[in-house]
Amino acid sequence: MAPVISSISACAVCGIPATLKCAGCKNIVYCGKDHQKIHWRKGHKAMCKCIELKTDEIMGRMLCATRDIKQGEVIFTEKPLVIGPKLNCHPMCLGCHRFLTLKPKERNFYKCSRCNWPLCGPDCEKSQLHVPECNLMAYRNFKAQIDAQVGLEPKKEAAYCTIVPLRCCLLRSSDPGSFQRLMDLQSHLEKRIETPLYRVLKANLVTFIKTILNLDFDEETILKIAAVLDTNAFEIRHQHKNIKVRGLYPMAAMMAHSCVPNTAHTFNEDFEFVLIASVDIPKGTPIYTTYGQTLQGTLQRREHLRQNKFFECFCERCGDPTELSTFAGSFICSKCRSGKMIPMNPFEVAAPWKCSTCENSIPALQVINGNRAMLKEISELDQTNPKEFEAFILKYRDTLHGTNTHMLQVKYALIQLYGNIPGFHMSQLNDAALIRKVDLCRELLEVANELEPGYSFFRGYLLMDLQAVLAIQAKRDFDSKVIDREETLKRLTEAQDLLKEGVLILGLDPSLKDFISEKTRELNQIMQF
Ligand SMILES: C[S@@+](CC[C@H](N)C(=O)[O-])C[C@H]1O[C@@H](n2cnc3c(N)ncnc32)[C@H](O)[C@@H]1O
Repeated sequence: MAPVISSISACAVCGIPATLKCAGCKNIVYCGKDHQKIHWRKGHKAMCKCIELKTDEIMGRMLCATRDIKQGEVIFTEKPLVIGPKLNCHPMCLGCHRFLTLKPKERNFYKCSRCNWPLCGPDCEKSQLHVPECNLMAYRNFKAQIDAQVGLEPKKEAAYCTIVPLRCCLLRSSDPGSFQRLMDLQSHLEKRIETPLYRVLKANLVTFIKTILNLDFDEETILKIAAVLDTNAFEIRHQHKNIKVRGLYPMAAMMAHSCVPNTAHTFNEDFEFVLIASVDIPKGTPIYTTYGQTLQGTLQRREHLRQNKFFECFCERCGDPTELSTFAGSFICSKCRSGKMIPMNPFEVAAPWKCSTCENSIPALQVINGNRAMLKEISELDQTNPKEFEAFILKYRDTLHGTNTHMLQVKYALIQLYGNIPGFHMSQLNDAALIRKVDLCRELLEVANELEPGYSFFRGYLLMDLQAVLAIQAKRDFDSKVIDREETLKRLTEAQDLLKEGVLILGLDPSLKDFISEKTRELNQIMQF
């Protein structure tokens, strides 16, 4: 079906360019009130809002479908309450949020003439995102001290941790309603307050807001704001603009977590949150996003959720020792060499692990330590050298099966390296490397089909990678007379089908328009063999 997002700038009735948004779902636009009324009577009334807020005993507030939602439908779009730098980030412009780099011959970043924070240039001094905080900092004579290091890679600056909480504090007077919505969000402050991070925030963030800027906020409110952000904020990436920030979206923040989500989300050019149904969602079903990383095994995902979001996940994947038949958290039994080790109780960290085939069993600590060692080894691999990743796979092929989490992470890294880095661009890959990339994409797609099914961006990118390499392989085999015209056409048709599905998924993210056009153009060119 056609993704609804494509209709965002055209009247839903007559198709002419339009800007009047439906106030209910904010997904449809009209050229005027008349067409809005017609559309409402024609059925939009039943389609408009498809979610409602409910409260669950375990998950707390959550969103649920009020009607059947179709795969690919935009569930809602939402403006951010606040956006800005992540806790500890590389120097970025506080006006447009692009990361900053020195141009040739420059010795330092452009600095705001009033508060001295690094910016892109004079235009960003006037950005509405920066002006309120700049006014306050200038009034209090605060000058930021962030400098570029000539000839060195930029380093992360902890001072950025103050900006988003400050923007939240400023909402109290500029937009009290939004400030209240923010303060009503879940924070887990009572647990966060005991952590080392919050001891640091107590020292630097609270001092900055209360003492340096002299704002009338007590320590608990400032730390609660930080905790609300840590519990609810989303990471926003606009790779094409070199932007990575965090943003708070009160409605999106209501989504519960599942390790097998039924939605995917993206952010448009205005940093609006766009939520898409990645699969059909039946009426009454909770709307799930994922707070974790799909390729991690259950032990790691549950640990992440416990440490960062303070809950135990009881989703279908977490409860299944085989992780929906992917065996992502398992490894090969060292006794029988054919079975896979699975947890006897995946909800219990300390529960022993046993072989799926023989009687072998081992303590949980052995698994935890083994995972730790693997993660350390992977983090030490040269991120630009596929040979090191291939060597890892070879080294552990008798211990880790193909869909073990560490193998999956390494294979995913290889997919991104082959075809994309100097020395390994598509045209430089030999036939064996092309075959390798095809196999890796197919393997990862099989896993993605189970763990992030449907219209997930994970699947979308894999489909795009696979079609590109299949097309190049077919063209090369045709040129060297390994296959005839008919076989070439057959293979290119497969690539075309994969591209079509990839475009359908990635097309839901407007910022990927150029990427999609480029991939489509490349395949069309090869199709003219
Ligand atoms: C972003 S908030 C979601 C909204 C939250 N339920 C509320 O009432 O404000 C994240 C928090 O919701 C709860 N939560 C979300 N998904 C959950 C799940 N699958 N199981 C248990 N708690 C969950 C946890 O407390 C988590 O830290």
